[in-house]
Amino acid sequence: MITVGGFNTSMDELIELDTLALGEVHRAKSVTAYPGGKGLHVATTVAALGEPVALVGLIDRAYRGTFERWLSARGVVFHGIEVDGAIRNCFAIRERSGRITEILEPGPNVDPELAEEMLLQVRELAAASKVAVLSGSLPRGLDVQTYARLVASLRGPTEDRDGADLGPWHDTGSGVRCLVDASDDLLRHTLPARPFMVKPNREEAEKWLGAPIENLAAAARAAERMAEGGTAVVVVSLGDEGALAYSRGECLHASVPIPECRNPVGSGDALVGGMAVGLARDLSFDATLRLGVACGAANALTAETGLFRREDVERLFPLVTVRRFTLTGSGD
Ligand SMILES: O=P(O)(O)OC[C@@]1(O)O[C@H](CO)[C@@H](O)[C@@H]1O
Repeated sequence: MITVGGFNTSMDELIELDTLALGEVHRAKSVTAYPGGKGLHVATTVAALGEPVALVGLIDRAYRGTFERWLSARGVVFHGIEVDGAIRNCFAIRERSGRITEILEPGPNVDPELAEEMLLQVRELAAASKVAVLSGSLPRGLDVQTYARLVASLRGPTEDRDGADLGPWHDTGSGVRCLVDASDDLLRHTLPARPFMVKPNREEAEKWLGAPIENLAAAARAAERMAEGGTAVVVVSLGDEGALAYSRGECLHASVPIPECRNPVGSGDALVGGMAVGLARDLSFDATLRLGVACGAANALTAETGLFRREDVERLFPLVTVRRFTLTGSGD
């Protein structure tokens, strides 16, 4: 099983407009709402690929039924921790040109008992899982060390041997491998806990680095630096340029062309979900990245946020180009 901590669930709204102009009044052409949040997308990706998955996240009274039906129809076991008040909305505004602007609410206030209940639930489920994913921002009330503490408590002895040989890509040790998708301070505070994998996107990696990432060589160097603290795998997602993955001295770049990018929101989550499945199935580094990139690309093919067709993943998987990338910048 794969456990996903996707605490800051959201009701995502996709708003279609002709053109967005700052300071103007806009009338939407259409508005579509979907259960969302990074962790929720990771969980639906994992389920779509046929692996058992449990999602732990906030829910409110108004949306509990909607989320439970949506997730159970997609094969996700949802452990919704009920918060007083409302979960957040996240807005993606799509213009006729295809440009997307996102506005993300911070999420509700969670009191310490509820936060503890959520973390306990993740620990219990993760204890029976090979892989745990912690994904997205935290609702208010969960402090910035939350992921670091969870990672430290879930990590097994193999990866605890400081600086020792961490073994090959598929060496699981006895602990749960944690994949983290976080940004800004949350990413910064989680890295010292040495999660198995982190997946920043280009902008998040740039912020962490404090410098622009203008090409693949720069992405590779950023990934290598991010791994220096002991994270086994760093994947930098690069939008339509695919993803760059670094693991223990080895660097791969994977990409796949798609005919039309309809909605890229959630593609990073699909990439993480695909890679979590690759890890749970003990696939090679190459095949795991290939699966992640195929899922991310399949997500961009559909208009809905965070949804893809499994047949698209199956069609794209063999079309993904994976090439070894040296840190001096040349591929082979
Ligand atoms: O605030 P976070 O958790 O970083 O991101 C939230 C979010 O942008 O992530 C998903 C797309 O990746 C959307 O469902 C959601 O709106």
